[in-house]
Amino acid sequence: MAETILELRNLCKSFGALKATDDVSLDLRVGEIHALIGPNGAGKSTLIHQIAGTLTPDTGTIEFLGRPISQLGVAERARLGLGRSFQVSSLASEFSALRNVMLAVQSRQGSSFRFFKPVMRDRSLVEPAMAALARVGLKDRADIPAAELSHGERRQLEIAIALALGSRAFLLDEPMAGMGPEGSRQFTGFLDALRQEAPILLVEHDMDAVFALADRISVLVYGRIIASGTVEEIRHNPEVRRAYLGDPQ
Ligand SMILES: Nc1ncnc2c1ncn2[C@@H]1O[C@H](COP(=O)(O)OP(=O)(O)OP(=O)(O)O)[C@@H](O)[C@H]1O
Repeated sequence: MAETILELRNLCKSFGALKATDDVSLDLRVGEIHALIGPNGAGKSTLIHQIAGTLTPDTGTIEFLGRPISQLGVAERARLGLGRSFQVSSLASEFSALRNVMLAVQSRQGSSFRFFKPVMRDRSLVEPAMAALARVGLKDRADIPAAELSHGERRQLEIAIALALGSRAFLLDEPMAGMGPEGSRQFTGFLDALRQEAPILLVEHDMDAVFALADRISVLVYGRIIASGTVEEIRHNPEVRRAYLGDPQ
């Protein structure tokens, strides 16, 4: 079985009387896309926030790369390699795609004293930044300002930045939101390849994308995982069909 990179065990989180996360256990393995689906208000975002560190679970444990991370802050988790979701865009829109990634490489190298060297000719920044752009398929778009990239390309650029910062796994909360059908189709192809770079825990309402991409799916309803399995297992699970996929019976 593939190596587990992220593991949640018996996670619980309540808001007053509401159990938004109710004894959730799941894992993410190297090379896979694990999709988290469920109706509105099921607790998907609440779960992602607890993994990213913006919410603290009441009980339960989260391990990343074999290390307990529940007590760590957002920045520390990111430093360990937990890639952020798209809640806040970190792009400098007037800078080129390349320059955006170079800023990330520079911050990772921790070197800000470069007064004597024109930044855009600094090979120690340009080469790793170009490599990260190539990993997300944006090598040919390196000179385009971030503001002129398509919605999907900006997300690819954010992922290139995360890879340049050392991300080992991605938490993606509705990455297709706001994309048209063509954009979603292209981005689906992109995510399909991205799983080889780093595994993805994917929250997504676009069921075509989820069924096309997921190695495993977990279904959350009222904070609980009611089923977990392959696409075929989830498609044919009667409880899932009743609770989420709109089976009339
Ligand atoms: N900070 C909060 N305080 C109180 N209740 C909250 C808070 N955040 C979320 N909730 C509640 O927790 C439940 C789960 O919300 P959450 O946003 O995690 O669901 P979701 O599955 O991501 O929904 P959607 O698919 O609509 O994004 C909802 O009933 C929501 O109203």
